[in-house]
Amino acid sequence: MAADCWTADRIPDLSGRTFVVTGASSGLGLVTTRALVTRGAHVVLAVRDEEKGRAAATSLAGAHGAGWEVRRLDLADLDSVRDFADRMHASHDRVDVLVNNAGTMATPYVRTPQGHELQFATNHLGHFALTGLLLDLLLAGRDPRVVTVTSVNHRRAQPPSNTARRYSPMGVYNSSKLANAIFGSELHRRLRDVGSPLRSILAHPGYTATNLQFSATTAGWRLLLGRLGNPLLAQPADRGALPQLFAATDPDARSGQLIVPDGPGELRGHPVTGELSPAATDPENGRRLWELSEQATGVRYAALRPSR
Ligand SMILES: NC(=O)c1ccc[n+]([C@@H]2O[C@H](COP(=O)([O-])OP(=O)(O)OC[C@H]3O[C@@H](n4cnc5c(N)ncnc54)[C@H](O)[C@@H]3O)[C@@H](O)[C@H]2O)c1
Repeated sequence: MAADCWTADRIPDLSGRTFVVTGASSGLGLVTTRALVTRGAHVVLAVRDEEKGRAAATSLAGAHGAGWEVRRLDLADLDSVRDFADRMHASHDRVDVLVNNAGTMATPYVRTPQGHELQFATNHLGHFALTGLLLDLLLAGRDPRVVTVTSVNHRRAQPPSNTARRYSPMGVYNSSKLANAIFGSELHRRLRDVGSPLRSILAHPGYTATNLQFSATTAGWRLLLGRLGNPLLAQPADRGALPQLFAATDPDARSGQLIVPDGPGELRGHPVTGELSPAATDPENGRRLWELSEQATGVRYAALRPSR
């Protein structure tokens, strides 16, 4: 890939193609949506809060393109994920690219309606269920891809688990990002094993100033860090979105890769291939997480036979 100069101007024409972007009403998801719409894509903004989603969509009004639609999706509630997938099946006969972007970080301990821990449920289980429920639409897509947004934090994480242990808000966030990385790698292996053209690609944005650092309950040193660190150290969202845009649109993005920014400290750089941790690519971790996720969500990827 021409890593030295890839910017959003290099996104090919996306006319006639349908993208689903989760968490599209703010931060990296909104910038990603704007760039895709500008290149002619039809984007489904999959958002937890439809009012915020519609407000975000009005900010796209100046972008040229085929358009967008706003649909409710609460990844922390598996009923909402099923409802979203049912409505997508009723209105679309294919999805070309799914961008699993939404995320939440360092929240207090909260259980979802189905009894799962909130960060693991939102960042991983909801996306696992969504991808599985949209799989047939993706398999009917043109140059189909699943892009899952992880973080370099996955490298310092404990393997994800759905069982209770001492709750560390940041530790559980890191584990959920490792779950994203394990999921993307395992999905790649399972797709490869059945000879599917669907690509599973991972992306890490680099430290980017968004709402992620400020949940409703962020307080103390973490709030201070966000207030000081974001303006001083973080990159703007239009740079942070480049790895996921590259993964979602560039012909050179390969299944199983992690795309990261190449600048110092992985900031302000152009997209290049990054390194996944051994835990992320370990097939045994992949098998275990897959089983756990199937049990927790009730979603089975019928089109993919187990890789082992
Ligand atoms: N900003 C960074 O420095 C950074 C670094 C590494 C990885 N990431 C990842 O980038 C992704 C995007 O985050 P961002 O930085 O744009 O933050 P953000 O807070 O601006 O955006 C996250 C989006 O996810 C949505 N979301 C949260 N919970 C949801 C739920 N239950 N259902 C549906 N949507 C939900 C939010 O509404 C929001 O639109 C996340 O996966 C995050 O982990 C961000």
